[in-house]
Amino acid sequence: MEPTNDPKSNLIIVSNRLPLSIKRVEGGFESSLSSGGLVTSLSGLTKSTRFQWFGWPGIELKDPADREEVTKSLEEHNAIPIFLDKTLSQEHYNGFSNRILWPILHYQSGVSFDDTPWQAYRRVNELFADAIADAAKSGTLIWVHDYHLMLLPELLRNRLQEQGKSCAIGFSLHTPFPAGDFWRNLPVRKHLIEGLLSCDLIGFHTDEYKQNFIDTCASLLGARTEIGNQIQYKNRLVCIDKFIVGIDPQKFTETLAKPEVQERIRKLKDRYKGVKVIVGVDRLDHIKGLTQKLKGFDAFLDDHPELENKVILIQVAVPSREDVKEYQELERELCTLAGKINGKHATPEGTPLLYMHRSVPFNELAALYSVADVCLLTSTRDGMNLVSFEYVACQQERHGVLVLSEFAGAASFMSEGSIPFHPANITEMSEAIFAAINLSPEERKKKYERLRDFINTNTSAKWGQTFTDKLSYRCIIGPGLLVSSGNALHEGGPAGALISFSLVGIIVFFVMQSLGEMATLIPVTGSFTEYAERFIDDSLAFALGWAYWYLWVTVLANEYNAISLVIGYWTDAVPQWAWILIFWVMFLTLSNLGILAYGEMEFWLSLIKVLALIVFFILAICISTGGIGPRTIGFTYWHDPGAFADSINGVAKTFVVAGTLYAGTEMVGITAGESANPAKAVPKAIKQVFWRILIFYVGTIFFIGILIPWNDHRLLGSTSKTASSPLTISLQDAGILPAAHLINALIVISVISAGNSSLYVASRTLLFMSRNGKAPRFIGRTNKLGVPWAGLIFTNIFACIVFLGQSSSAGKVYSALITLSGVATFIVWSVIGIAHIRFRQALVVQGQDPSRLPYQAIFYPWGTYLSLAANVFLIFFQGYTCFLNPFSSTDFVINYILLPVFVLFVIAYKFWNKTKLVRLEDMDIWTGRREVVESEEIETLKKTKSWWARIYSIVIG
Ligand SMILES: O=P(O)(O)OC[C@H]1O[C@H](O[C@H]2O[C@H](CO)[C@@H](O)[C@H](O)[C@H]2O)[C@H](O)[C@@H](O)[C@@H]1O
Ligand SMILES: O=c1ccn([C@@H]2O[C@H](COP(=O)(O)OP(=O)(O)O)[C@@H](O)[C@H]2O)c(=O)[nH]1
Repeated sequence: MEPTNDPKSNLIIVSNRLPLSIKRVEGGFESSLSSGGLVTSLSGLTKSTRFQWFGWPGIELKDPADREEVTKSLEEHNAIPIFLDKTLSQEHYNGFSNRILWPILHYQSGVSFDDTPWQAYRRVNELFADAIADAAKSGTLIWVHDYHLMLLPELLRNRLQEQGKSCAIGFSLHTPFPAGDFWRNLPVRKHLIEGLLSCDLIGFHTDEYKQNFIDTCASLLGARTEIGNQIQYKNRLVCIDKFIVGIDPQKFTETLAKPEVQERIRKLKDRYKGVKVIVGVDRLDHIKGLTQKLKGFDAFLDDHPELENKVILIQVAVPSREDVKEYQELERELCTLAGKINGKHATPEGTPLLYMHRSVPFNELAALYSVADVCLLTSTRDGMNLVSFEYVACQQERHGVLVLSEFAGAASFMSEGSIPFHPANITEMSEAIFAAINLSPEERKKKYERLRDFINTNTSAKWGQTFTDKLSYRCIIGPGLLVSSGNALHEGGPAGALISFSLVGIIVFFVMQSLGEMATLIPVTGSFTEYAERFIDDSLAFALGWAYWYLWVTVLANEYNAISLVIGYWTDAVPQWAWILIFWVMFLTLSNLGILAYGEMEFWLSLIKVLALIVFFILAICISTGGIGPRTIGFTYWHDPGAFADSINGVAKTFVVAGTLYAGTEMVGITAGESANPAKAVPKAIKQVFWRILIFYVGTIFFIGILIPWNDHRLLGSTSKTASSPLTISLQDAGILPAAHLINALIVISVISAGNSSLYVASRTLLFMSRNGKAPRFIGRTNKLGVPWAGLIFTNIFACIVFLGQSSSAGKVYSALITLSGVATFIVWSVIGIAHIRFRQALVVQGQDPSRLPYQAIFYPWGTYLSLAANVFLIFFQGYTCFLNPFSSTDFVINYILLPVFVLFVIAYKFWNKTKLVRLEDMDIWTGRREVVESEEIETLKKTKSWWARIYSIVIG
């Protein structure tokens, strides 16, 4: 399959068994659908996603001609067979996977380990790795399924690295993952876990399994697990999450509507008139608790003789793993038990138990689900159990009751809509069956509706989409341009990212023009919220100030998080939380030293950053022209894989990344306004910002777009932040070996600088607010040097939300708190535009001549109107991904909540303080105007500067 513009069309699914099992028949081969939940869940995915499916065809074929024939017939289904010889596949599938690993994953004791099957397991994983590494291309997403292939991610990663390919590897476990103590029973436990930790993303069915796995990694390997949903092991950062697997409910609705199925339903209804039908559908497996089910049903019949001939249990036991001794024994046991129950409870009218040891066709299964009043599932352990979903999908009319063991993974989500019970407690099971049969129609409807909503929301398509989305975009908390630019390149492609960074650069440029014009005439010390107060409405200034402060608190928290991760690249001797604490104290101390220390530090940090980027640009030119590295690259990647990653959509997505990265640029206008001669300093600062945007932001995007193809998976965080920085990737590809260390150092410097600035800006915003009665007075306290120490402490305390991210349970709250601020930048920029427009209108109304302003915004009014419109658009657009199919209400709230909160702040303040929109004729455009310093002074200053100071001032400001 050729890579297309959709990165996910480059998806490979790997499972031990293919969806079609092949059998030899006279004159050729016959294929039949494999049974089990894994096939069901992945088949549901075929509707929404295109992929290639690699797996074992279930048959030994030695003759190349046979292999070719089978390969061809599977090709139509996008399935690619991996042929294994019989002994090897038996030892792998039955010997290790099903006799040793499966029981341990399901808390079954008495497992005896044997080295021969283990070696076969390793060998099969190696053969899979060989085949898939050969088939994969750089940028392919590889999604591995289930316990048969736990070593595959590591083996695959090694092979891919040797072949110079970079792919994202994800893994989904379909079984439970047991508590650490149980997992210890397996002598090769460490190998299997290490095998998985080469993944980028690992998915589990429930939070319990996920947490068990995380705990095991910590206790068994000493992996770092302090960050919510992430495991750091040997310089790899692996995402761990819960993904609810589901079914395709529509398939059942459509099947039930078929005339032949309706006819079958009618017949079954007739046959069981006046009889309550209980259905059970399970693979014949110990974990399904079939022995317990039959015993429980027996007890129920004993307990309720009045229900004689009025209840029937139809149990489908689908043959499974029939070559395994334990499964054969179970089959015999169940047969005997079924015979005994019927022997005991049968009457001349019939038998209460219908035990079918075979699989049933899909239409028959749907009809059976549909006529059943109760579905009884008794798993002693079960990864999820999709039969419970399927039963609900067929109960639109009857509102039948689900009696579900509390040990099925599905019970974590369905217990309220079902009747839960403990499968080992026969009395409890009997009571649960009785309760289900006697449930009132209202109760049945209520429970059914709950379950129906759940299965319709959590479909197999959604499961697949969520997993592959996350695998594509995994774990980005960008320390600014150095890492997030990679995300932009991946989303938009080199031309797409360049377009959006240039356009947002233009927006920022006009925002700066607006601020610059106002700041030159009326410089404000502290915060531009003063313009909102004087030119628009006091209440808007109040809301704006707090939104702006919150934006910087989240930036600061993110910097703490980033720095602790980036430093962890060199050493893991210190836990992540301790690094956060160290930098927390360091930032607070430094910021309390005052503006001079802040300025001095920023000077050096910025200088290093700038020099490093300039060196990068020079290296990029050398690499691209073939002077350094293996070959001449030129604009190859603009042609293959292409200039755009996802046409206009990709470009649109990168606007948000660009907006977030440019946030804070507006502060330059303010600082320039504070200078001795704003009339000179502001225009100069604006010019510098223009160059800075062009050189650093647009330049970086341009060069990384030349050096790395947009579909290079490493851009999405393959091992660590440092490894996923486009700078690291391009330098490493060129053979510059210490690149990762250099870039790591650069990221550390950038993060320190960004954290330092966030604290500075947030505390100054608070100072202004407190002096204007918009924040409590104590927050505005300053020391002798004028340092707003109270605001600094207050801000830094709020930045402690970063510690939430250290716990897996609070990790979601942390990322939500951070995402909330995404909209703040665009709100702030919009308000600056409105203030500017009103300021100009007031000048005219009050008889002032705008042409006599000390600095006039270029292209006014069009530039300001354009940037205002763009910012308003971005306010609504920044969270648009939550509307993509399927709609995510949580993401919607997180992305947009700040908007109503902002409006609420405005309304509340307005109501409380009875503020009014400032009338143009009353607008205060006079207070605080500053006299212009004679220009010779500046000229003299310029002349005395050294050459490097001049370059520095041009580039950095
Ligand atoms: O392939 P088999 O050996 O015949 O076994 C069939 C499948 O059984 C297991 O299914 C699990 O996956 C389901 C979907 O996620 C889940 O609902 C169920 O609880 C699990 O038992 C096994 O994990 C699959 O690999 C097998 O294909
Ligand atoms: O004769 C049958 C009866 C059922 N199933 C399907 O097998 C799956 C069982 O999945 P579940 O998650 O309940 O358990 P698993 O067998 O995977 O452990 C369901 O989708 C059933 O529709 C099947 O393939 N053949």
